[in-house]
Amino acid sequence: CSSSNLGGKLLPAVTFELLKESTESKARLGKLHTPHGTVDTPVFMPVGTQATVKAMSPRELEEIGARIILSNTYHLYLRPGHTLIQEAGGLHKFMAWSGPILTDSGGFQVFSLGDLRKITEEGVEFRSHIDGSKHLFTPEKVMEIEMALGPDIAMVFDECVSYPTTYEYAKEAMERTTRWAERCLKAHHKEDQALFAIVQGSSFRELREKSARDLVSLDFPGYAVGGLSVGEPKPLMYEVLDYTVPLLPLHKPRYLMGVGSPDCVIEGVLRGIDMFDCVLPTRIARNGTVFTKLGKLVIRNAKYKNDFTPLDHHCDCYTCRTFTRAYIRHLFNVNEILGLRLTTIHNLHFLLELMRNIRKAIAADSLSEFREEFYRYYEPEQF
Ligand SMILES: CNc1nc2cc(C(=O)NN)ccc2[nH]1
Ligand SMILES: [Zn+2]
Repeated sequence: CSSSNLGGKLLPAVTFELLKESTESKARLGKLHTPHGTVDTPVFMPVGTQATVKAMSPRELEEIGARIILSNTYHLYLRPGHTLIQEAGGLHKFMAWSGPILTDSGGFQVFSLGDLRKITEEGVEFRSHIDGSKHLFTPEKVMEIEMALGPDIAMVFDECVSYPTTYEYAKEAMERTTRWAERCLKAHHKEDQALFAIVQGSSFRELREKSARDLVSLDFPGYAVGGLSVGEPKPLMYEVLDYTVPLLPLHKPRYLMGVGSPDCVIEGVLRGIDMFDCVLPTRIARNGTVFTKLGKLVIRNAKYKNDFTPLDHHCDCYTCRTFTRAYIRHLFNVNEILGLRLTTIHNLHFLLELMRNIRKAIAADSLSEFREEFYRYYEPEQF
């Protein structure tokens, strides 16, 4: 069941248990308790935009150790509609995922629509990227949608500004986002669902600090850092985290939205982040690009034509235990569906295994050694 009812006082739906703080960084080990199970943190959340993690069945996701997955409010509102999913008994039943689910609020999507949207104090008027039909997302409307979808964690409706932006616009957008967060809090009334806030403010320190302080004073059960990984150089993203994360409550989960490349995950954990999501591992897998211990590998490359070794010689996932580079390259060459399924399994396993190893390193107070070892082999990209 959800939040248990002790003598009328409802316990929160989602609680965070801080288990251990690293002695050498802001990294920490925790447990995120939700109505659909407990998640060890730091955690990577596979993205299932349209109520499916593309190319993966729920059983396969469980087999590789995925615990909590993401879905998108914007996409599910447009198709098949939040009322249909509510009729199905909610997102867990509809997609047959019994573990925890987090839905983002569409803040990122509707702002990525560019000229197809108009922002006012009330909310965002946008045209569907599918059929051009007009829609209005307000904080109240988005809360109605997320309560109907029924994830364990719902994100507030915010504005994710693009990079770079002016100080004036970032200030205007951040202050509106805080007003929208208050409206979300007022409109949200689903006891077995936690509402997380999202810190914005682009790359301006005083705006980020104001956003964090105002949202912390509203006492949300969890806090995301949004508006990053939107084209800014990685060092700038790390700098924003350096001064933003310390303002967030120690005993609540911190979620860095849209980040999931191996190096960014390690740097985020070192700066006190507990939760990550990113479409990158699954998206590049469908394009035939896989993560390996030595960096990225593009399987379509002719040099793998006669290579009868596994994708990643250090990986023990189903794909690497069972198939060769030559075979997977062949599948991509002839556009066989199994190809992108196998690379997706590998990339998700790679990220989930990285998180397992990060958690082990935090427990052993050896995360900085782990980081050194990782970078000795792995060649990170600039963006
Ligand atoms: C891939 N980069 C990336 N940045 C994101 C930012 C947000 C955000 O601020 N939502 N409110 C969400 C998803 C993101 N994905
Ligand atoms: Zn593998």
